[in-house]
Amino acid sequence: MDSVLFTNIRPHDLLVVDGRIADPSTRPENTVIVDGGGALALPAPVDAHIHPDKTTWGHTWLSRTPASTLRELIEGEVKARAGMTASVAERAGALMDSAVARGTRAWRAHVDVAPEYGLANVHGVREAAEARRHLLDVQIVAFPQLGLLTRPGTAELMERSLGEGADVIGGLDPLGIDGDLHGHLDVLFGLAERTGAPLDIHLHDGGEQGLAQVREIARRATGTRVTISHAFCLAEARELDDLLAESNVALTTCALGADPVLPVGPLTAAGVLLAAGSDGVRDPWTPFGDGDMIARAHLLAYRTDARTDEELAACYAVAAHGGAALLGLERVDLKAGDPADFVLVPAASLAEAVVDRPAPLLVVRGGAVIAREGRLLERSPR
Ligand SMILES: Nc1ccnc(=O)[nH]1
Repeated sequence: MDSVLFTNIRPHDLLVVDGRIADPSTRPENTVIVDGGGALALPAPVDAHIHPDKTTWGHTWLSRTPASTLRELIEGEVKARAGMTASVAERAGALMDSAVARGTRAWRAHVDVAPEYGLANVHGVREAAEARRHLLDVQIVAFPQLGLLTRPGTAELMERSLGEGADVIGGLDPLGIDGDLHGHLDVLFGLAERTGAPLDIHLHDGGEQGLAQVREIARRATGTRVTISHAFCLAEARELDDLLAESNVALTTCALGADPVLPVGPLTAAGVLLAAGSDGVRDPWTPFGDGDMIARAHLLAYRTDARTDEELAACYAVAAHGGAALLGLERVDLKAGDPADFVLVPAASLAEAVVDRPAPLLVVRGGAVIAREGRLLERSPR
């Protein structure tokens, strides 16, 4: 039996037996003791929306050109990618290492699929993830960034990607990009029904046009688990909250710059499943981001004007519990039986951690210490 006691930590010591938190009164012989230096244990967070095939993380700085519309961003990216010299696996892998050292336990990665790229981006991200299976769980969404109906061949590639490293079928603004709500959703839900894969649809479209699409997605999402990512149209409009809570639809938000952010309090109170993510990190779309989900919980709190300890904690819960639920991972509450996936941070309380966004002193995955003071440890033979 593999047994480790993390002691001198708050809110209480954690005994880990064979990768799970165990009842501390049953400590096996030969338990290894790790001193946590008085730090606070938190469930490891989940990045439920990141674009690792686009990142330049760990490689040459990219200077961005002005872009004011989604189309300009998409077109600028196609050009910028052509100049990237490091491979997808190298760039995505560098970002994975950094995110893991900052405590992230799992990713849902949106990865571009298009006739121009074939499945190279999916293969690259999967290769990086395979090399880090002991560090991070990675789900890949086959994402039609350049359009679905408007880029013939994309749907076929997305279906093929499911056998080659992808797990989820993506979508993108059925009206705003493809100009055909029912045509776009027919393809996505058709793929989901045939393959059993869940859906995750980017929806930037705002206002009534956005809300009409949310209604139609919720109406169709009976047998299929669907995530709507960004859902800017729901930032201010609360009239669909009950519908969403009763549906098979979850939401992700990224709390980016000037983009609308989904309100944590009202959505959580209504019972809507909400998770958070980094979105693009240091890529042709944005110079910002770092894959740190403790810092993302801070941005979510800042953008939603959190003040009370409860409001600050709720933002961390979106990153940790919302993300775990969205990815279908076990929830970590630091109680006996839970997976031993946690971080130890130098903070007096969860609220203080969300405000201070400290680098974890230790990152623990399945009971093994995998990072210390913001740095990955060399892989230890087990
Ligand atoms: N926020 C976004 C990042 C990347 N691609 C998108 O379509 N949207």
